[in-house]
Amino acid sequence: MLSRKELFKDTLKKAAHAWKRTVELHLTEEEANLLRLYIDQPGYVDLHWVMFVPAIKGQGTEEQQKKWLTMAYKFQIIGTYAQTELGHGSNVQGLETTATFDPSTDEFIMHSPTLTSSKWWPGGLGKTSTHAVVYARLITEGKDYGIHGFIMQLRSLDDHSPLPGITIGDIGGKFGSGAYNSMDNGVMRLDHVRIPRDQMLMRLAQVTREGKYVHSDVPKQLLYGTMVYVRQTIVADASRALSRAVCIAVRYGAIRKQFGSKAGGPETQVLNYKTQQSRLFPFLASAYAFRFVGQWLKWLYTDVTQKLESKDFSTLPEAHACTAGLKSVTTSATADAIEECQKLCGGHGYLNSSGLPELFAVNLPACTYEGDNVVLLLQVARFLMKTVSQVASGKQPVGTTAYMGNIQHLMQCKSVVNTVEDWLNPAAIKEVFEARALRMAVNCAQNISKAPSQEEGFEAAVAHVQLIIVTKFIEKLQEDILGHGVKEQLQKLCGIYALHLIHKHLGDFLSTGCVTARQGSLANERLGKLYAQVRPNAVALVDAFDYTDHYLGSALGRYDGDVYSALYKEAWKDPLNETVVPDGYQEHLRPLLKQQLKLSRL
Ligand SMILES: CCCCCCC/C=C/C(=O)SCCNC(=O)CCNC(=O)[C@H](O)C(C)(C)COP(=O)(O)OP(=O)(O)OC[C@H]1O[C@@H](n2cnc3c(N)ncnc32)[C@H](O)[C@@H]1OP(=O)(O)O
Ligand SMILES: Cc1cc2nc3c(=O)[nH]c(=O)nc-3n(C[C@H](O)[C@H](O)[C@H](O)COP(=O)(O)OP(=O)(O)OC[C@H]3O[C@@H](n4cnc5c(N)ncnc54)[C@H](O)[C@@H]3O)c2cc1C
Repeated sequence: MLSRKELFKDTLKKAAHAWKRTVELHLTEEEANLLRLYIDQPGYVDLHWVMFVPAIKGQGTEEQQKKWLTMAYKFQIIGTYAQTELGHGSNVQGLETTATFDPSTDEFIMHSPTLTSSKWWPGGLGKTSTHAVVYARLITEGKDYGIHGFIMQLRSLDDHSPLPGITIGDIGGKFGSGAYNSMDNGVMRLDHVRIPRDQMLMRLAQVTREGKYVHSDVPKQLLYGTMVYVRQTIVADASRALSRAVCIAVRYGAIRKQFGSKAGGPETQVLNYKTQQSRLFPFLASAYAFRFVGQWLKWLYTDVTQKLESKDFSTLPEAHACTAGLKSVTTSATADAIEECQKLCGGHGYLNSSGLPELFAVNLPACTYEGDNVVLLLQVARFLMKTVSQVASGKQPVGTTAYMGNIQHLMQCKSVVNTVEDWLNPAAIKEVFEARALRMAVNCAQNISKAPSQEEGFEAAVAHVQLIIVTKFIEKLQEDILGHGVKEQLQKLCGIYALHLIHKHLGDFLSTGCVTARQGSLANERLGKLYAQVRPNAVALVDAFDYTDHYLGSALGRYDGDVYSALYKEAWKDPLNETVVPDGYQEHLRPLLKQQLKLSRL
């Protein structure tokens, strides 16, 4: 119910309190970073910890890190990540802001040459950040060396006013009433703003005092390293958001009753309807699947980072493909699922008090930020095409593409599934997912060689990413899992996750010859049985997420199930209910009613 200004101020207050607690409790950087999950409201702190600090860590020299991170860690400065412009977001190489080196003063001149070069979107830029890592085209000795990162001070540390030559503001209201409106996404224009040479982030490339451009012997893609880091964290965020929506819809489905026995007996819990289960339980399974794949991705990222530190860059392309692909598939599925959860809760799901509209509005932009999902899947396709061509020339693929090495078998195998029970076998499931992914990638590579088109590989990329998620779920089940019966429940969810994908993408599985129509219908039959088996434990499976009522913020998802009194209470909190007779009655309603009454008496 807060206005934009109040909401923004409320976020500032929460962030300041979180920082106070960080200091009092001596939290580590990782713990301080995690506080954003408890604030649970987009704000400048997200950009500071998740992008500004990692950008300096990844692209700054040791000296630069020492100087800037020391201040950033103490919040003496607040930073953001200013990459996107009004005219270009996806195409980073198309950015227009310039950083021209002036050897006479040993400075860079930062400039926005056109309207479309205005920085546009960076979180916290609008009203909060004092500093930013700004991405701009580096020009020295008359030559354009492409995009590089620069640290810029934007606002005075005394009175917060923008520094000379910098025009800065908020880009305006966003989707939904609350949601991302707590964040001051900003616009910024630079008019020949001078910064010292040592504010260019110089780990990947340097400009000497004389203006010579020198590139370090590291891959230039490390410039994109911050995005790889954030994409990895977004997968965990997606799993969290999805599990919140599913928790609300499952708990409410157990409380809500519609229609009953003909004899006037008790009505049926809507969660018992098969149609409800077939719409909802795949989301429950996906919430678990995304959590496990998110944990694995975090491990992969840590592993790649350690390798990079010892100058081993071999796993960088895979890290890029995995983070880009998983970010895309999980955020798209999550946004779609939250929207569907609203429908699964019927009319009440449309109320703000259900918590679902806010959850949807906050998570929807994850499909766009940190790389538009389609653009990122095309990057995965590019990686797959390269791998297919390497396999064709005899190179053994590794990591998540290792399955492609089994090309002889996977290109011609037929699924062994013959009964409904055969779909319980993880090996049988994995084989059809591998065969589908490989055949789609190979078909795509063949089509591209006939008529090159970047966009061909989109579906192949989705198939590959879904294979990763299914595989990581299966691998999780091979670990020791504590708790009586927990493993069995997870096995059912894993089956649901994989089989619902077969159901949804049956066209792919049939057209690539991985499964027959009969095997497809056996998979559906198995799926129906799994839904029935999961039903008795569905509420326990969402309780296991361990969300407090406060965190869920939903009248429908309450732990105690007292939904109707909560909805009733929430309704009375609406400002419209502050007065019995509404504002505007005297001006607009009364005259109208009176006039119509008069007319009717004539
Ligand atoms: C967590 C909660 C808080 C969230 C807050 C969220 C706030 C939001 C912040 C933002 O949105 S910041 C802005 C994010 N912007 C983007 O994500 C832009 C997306 N675009 C790109 O990343 C790139 O432009 C592109 C699409 C990858 C294309 O890059 P380029 O123009 O250089 O072309 P290519 O020829 O396709 O690539 C060249 C080469 O580089 C490899 N590569 C690309 N990206 C990476 C990477 N990140 N890491 C490693 N390698 C990368 C690519 O595969 C090519 O390799 P080769 O095939 O040539 O070997
Ligand atoms: C809430 C939010 C917060 C953000 N925070 C930041 C931030 O802090 N810092 C920052 O720098 N940026 C930020 N951004 C910007 C964000 O990174 C970009 O919006 C994003 O990268 C997408 O770029 P775009 O807007 O240019 O989309 P576009 O690329 O213009 O996309 C438009 C459409 O074109 C399609 N398309 C584009 N290229 C291709 C292609 N090659 N093939 C096929 N289809 C294509 C896309 O799929 C999409 O459907 C934020 C954005 C949002 C929404």
